[in-house]
Amino acid sequence: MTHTLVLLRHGESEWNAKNLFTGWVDVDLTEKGRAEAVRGGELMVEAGLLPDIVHTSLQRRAITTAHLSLDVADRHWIPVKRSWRLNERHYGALQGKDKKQTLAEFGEEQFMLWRRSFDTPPPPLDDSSEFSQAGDPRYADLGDELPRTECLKDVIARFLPYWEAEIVPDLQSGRTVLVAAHGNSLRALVKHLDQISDEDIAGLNIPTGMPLVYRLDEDMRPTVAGGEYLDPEAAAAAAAAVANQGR
Ligand SMILES: O=C(O)[C@H](O)COP(=O)(O)O
Repeated sequence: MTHTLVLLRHGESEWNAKNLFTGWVDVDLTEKGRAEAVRGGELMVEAGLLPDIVHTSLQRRAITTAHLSLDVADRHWIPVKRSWRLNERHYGALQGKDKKQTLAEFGEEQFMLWRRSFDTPPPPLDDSSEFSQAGDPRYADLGDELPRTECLKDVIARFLPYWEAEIVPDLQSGRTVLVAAHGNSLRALVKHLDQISDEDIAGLNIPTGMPLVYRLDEDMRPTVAGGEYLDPEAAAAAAAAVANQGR
């Protein structure tokens, strides 16, 4: 028996459109992003993929994407679980900064280290910043665990406990699971699923609004490495655009 997992990065956000580092800043979708979410739902219906449960981050761009895609699939009524552990990577002091300006100011090597390295986080964000989540009631339970910056290694460390405790049991119960999350939190999960090296993960980018389907075996290993995008041509073009953000 295989288990069906659908990964869906949120549709284009307002700060994706402005080319700003977003992280934990809770921005909304653009009209294009809303349309991407609807299209994602249509693709799931066309593929006969009807999620039985959905997991989202605590950020509205993922929550809204989940709702819009499920509404199209007439699955808006399924159970939902939400966790900060699915949030986008915290981008530290880069939150709110323009990607192009950051590249120009710090150069290619530093830009890529902060954006795509495995274990080099950006500088921490001060709690006094307008882009800080300190004091945000949805993270009250985190206390001192509230991140002020994260690298991908940090995201993996906080995502995998949720994957094992919440998502895997849903898959093992035979449910089709939708995970509506973010570019880097999904990169963290894909790295784990496909056993991608710390070096090779730098080259993986996940496009907005495009369902990525994994059929997993009893050991939760992909039967097809890298999963399968429901619209592979569009996904490849969009992933290349993500890679070139800032240029
Ligand atoms: O948080 C952000 O800025 C984006 O959603 C992801 O950005 P990245 O693709 O530059 O990591």
